[in-house]
Amino acid sequence: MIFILKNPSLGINIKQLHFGWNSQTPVLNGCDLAVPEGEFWMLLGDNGCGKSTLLRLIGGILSPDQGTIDINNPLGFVFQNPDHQLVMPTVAADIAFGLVEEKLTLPEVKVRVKEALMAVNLLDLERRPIYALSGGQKQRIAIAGAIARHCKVLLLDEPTALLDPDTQIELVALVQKIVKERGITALWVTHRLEELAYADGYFLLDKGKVIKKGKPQDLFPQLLRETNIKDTMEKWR
Ligand SMILES: Nc1ncnc2c1ncn2[C@@H]1O[C@H](COP(=O)(O)OP(=O)(O)OP(=O)(O)O)[C@@H](O)[C@H]1O
Repeated sequence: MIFILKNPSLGINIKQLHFGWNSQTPVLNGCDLAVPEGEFWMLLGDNGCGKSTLLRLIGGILSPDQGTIDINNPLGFVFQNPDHQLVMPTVAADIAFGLVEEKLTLPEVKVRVKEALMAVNLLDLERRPIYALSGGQKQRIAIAGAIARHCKVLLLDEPTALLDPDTQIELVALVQKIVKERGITALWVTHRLEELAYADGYFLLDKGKVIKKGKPQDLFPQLLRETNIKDTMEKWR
């Protein structure tokens, strides 16, 4: 696997990726996917088609059997359930914990923590215990951790799956604003089609490959109103 970006206009560039949990059942089967630098794209597909696996391969959590993954570094990862990600007792400590490998001075760490909390509009929660945060606030802190590390690529695996509809839309709008302001390349896995309105583009994953990609505005307006990904995908095929 090569982690050097050969095409600087792409923030993420994946070529001919193959991966299987075992040799009989490949999850990814020659998957190509490229996200232009500074753009916010979404990854769609049926349950179990391999979206999370693909994100984990891009994030270096898994290694592919074949193929290349070129990405801008550093990268940030936001999981579906923030309780699997936030490990320290307070907000500031959790964000600072992600900076331990950066060899920053204590004043520099404090500046990074404040800067990241301002980006997610939670500066007043700096000293709050993690257990006393709402689900939406926890997801913002997970995002703040990536911002504090000045990530160039942000991978988000169904970050709104556990949120109510209002908090869901607030989060996707916030991520759109953050990635545009900071030139971050972002890939967001979702089943919720209304979130597509905030994206620059989408990929549809099926049988181990991206079978369709495009701009959300190219989709028929009725598709954006639908919530059943299966029905929608039948129409796209
Ligand atoms: N740790 C694992 N060990 C073995 N098989 C796994 C593991 N994790 C996922 N799989 C299998 O890999 C396939 C792809 O799973 P993955 O979670 O990537 O799909 P997904 O598209 O993200 O699904 P969903 O939309 O339901 O979250 C599924 O068949 C799943 O059962």
